[in-house]
Amino acid sequence: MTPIVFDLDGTLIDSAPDLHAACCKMLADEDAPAPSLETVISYVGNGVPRLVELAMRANGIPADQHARLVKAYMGYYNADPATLTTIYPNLLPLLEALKEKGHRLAVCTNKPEAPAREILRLLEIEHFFDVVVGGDTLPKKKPDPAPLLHTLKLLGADSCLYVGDSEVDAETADRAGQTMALFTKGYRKVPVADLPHAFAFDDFAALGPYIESL
Ligand SMILES: O=C(O)COP(=O)(O)O
Ligand SMILES: [Mg+2]
Repeated sequence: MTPIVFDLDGTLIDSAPDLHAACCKMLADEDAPAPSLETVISYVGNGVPRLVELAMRANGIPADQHARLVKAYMGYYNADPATLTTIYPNLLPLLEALKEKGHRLAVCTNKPEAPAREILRLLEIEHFFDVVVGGDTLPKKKPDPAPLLHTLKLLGADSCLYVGDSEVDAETADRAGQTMALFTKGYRKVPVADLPHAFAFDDFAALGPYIESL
């Protein structure tokens, strides 16, 4: 049974409203204006340090403040990581069906591991996943292939289907030599056709039949 590894933000969960809220609180403390939700979505994908860096740059905040603002952002996000966050439609029945069929499931995200695990717990889906690898689990983040290869190692598997929403995920799967399924309703910044993928879908109801066909 092929293990199925999922990205988190923009794939399993629509987390942007909580990421946006934490970013607005961090910027308000610096007397900077609140960015739009779309702007914050454009900062998502390469982990927290990059999100904070992009928000600082957009507001002319000096780069030497980065470590302090990463701490401030994480303080706000970790204090309230899932209030505005939702699971994508038709995902729950898919996770249940995959488990039932004997697939092992995992999460490989650039979100730090602690809030990733906490969000899975708060949304009551943590029991589906045998392994959770976050953006700070290893020294390297996606699109380096190391986190996905580490996830496979922890699963005791050689290969998987990686399900993600972004250019970061498609590059990660490609560099790790794994099959990519691209969820097109997440936080992708480039056209679907520009990304290496074996399958693209806009509704989790369509992913089950594809997995069956593997
Ligand atoms: O933390 C991010 O920037 C993105 O997280 P993801 O890897 O779950 O999409
Ligand atoms: Mg994502």
